[in-house]
Amino acid sequence: MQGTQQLLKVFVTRRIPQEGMRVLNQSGLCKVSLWDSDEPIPRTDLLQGVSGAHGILCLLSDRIDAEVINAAGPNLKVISTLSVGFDHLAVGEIKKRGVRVGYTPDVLTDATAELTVALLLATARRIPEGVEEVKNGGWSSWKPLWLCGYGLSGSTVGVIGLGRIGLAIARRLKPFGVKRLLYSGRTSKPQAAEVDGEFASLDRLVSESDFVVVSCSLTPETQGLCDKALFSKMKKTAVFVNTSRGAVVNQEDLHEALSSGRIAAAGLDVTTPEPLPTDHPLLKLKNCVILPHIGSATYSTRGIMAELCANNLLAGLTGSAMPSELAL
Ligand SMILES: O=CC(=O)O
Repeated sequence: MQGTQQLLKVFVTRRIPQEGMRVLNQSGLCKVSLWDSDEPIPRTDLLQGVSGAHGILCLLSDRIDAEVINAAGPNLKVISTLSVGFDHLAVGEIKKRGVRVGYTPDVLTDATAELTVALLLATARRIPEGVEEVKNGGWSSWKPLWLCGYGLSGSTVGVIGLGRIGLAIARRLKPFGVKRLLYSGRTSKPQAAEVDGEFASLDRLVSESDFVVVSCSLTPETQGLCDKALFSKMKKTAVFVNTSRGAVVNQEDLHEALSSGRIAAAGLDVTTPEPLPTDHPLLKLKNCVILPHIGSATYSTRGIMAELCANNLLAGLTGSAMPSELAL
């Protein structure tokens, strides 16, 4: 049994599922300090909390930059994020200091793909609008021309970024009768064969697709990728869906495209900023369905993510192989 002195200091920036806390507490390796709240830690508390930490377990809403790494100091060995996305981490700075990074790919792929399909269908078939009409008395009768939307059968779907999640989305959409599946990205992918995916330029993808689904990671190349120029090439009947990161989309341009009827509708699980202010213009549009970044939010997925995240952290503390280490 190690004495308290030798225990390594771990800082956890938010309440996480108990599966993760159990792994940390039962390891006998670390002394865990927790920001014991469901709400984000204020920056000053974060900087204070990480001081002297050997490991930091963080979320996608925590910006981990040079300031945080400096505040942690020379003990810091590992940062483990409870997310597959890592655009909130200053990887250059982290690498320079020889700190290792763990993340949670694969385990959230199915949940996120499922949510994307739900959002696509909700947006295309105007489900939130329909629910609202039932509640507010707008449902006067069965009407042939009322609340019509767009169906997947016979359609062309374009997936921007056919990575793990993009492929899982494509796999789920195909059985709805999708006729053509286009995808864009840096390179063509052999695994696209499984969904009869056709590699296409971004321009071709957006001009030929009935549904445009964004599933790429946020990088300097993809920041603001979906802008006025891109929306102007889409079909007027196109349904746009984004479950990756809000900053891939220029929201002003999206608002313009939606309010002018340039495209039919959009479903977003991610926005800039998050949360989106409740008076944001996008929230006034009936043809825009916005969710609060819940792609991976199933009980079991979040539990498995927390466990993986904790195991990544422990491996980083002990200098052993991580279950999921980010190559820096
Ligand atoms: O957006 C969710 C994640 O990156 O895990």
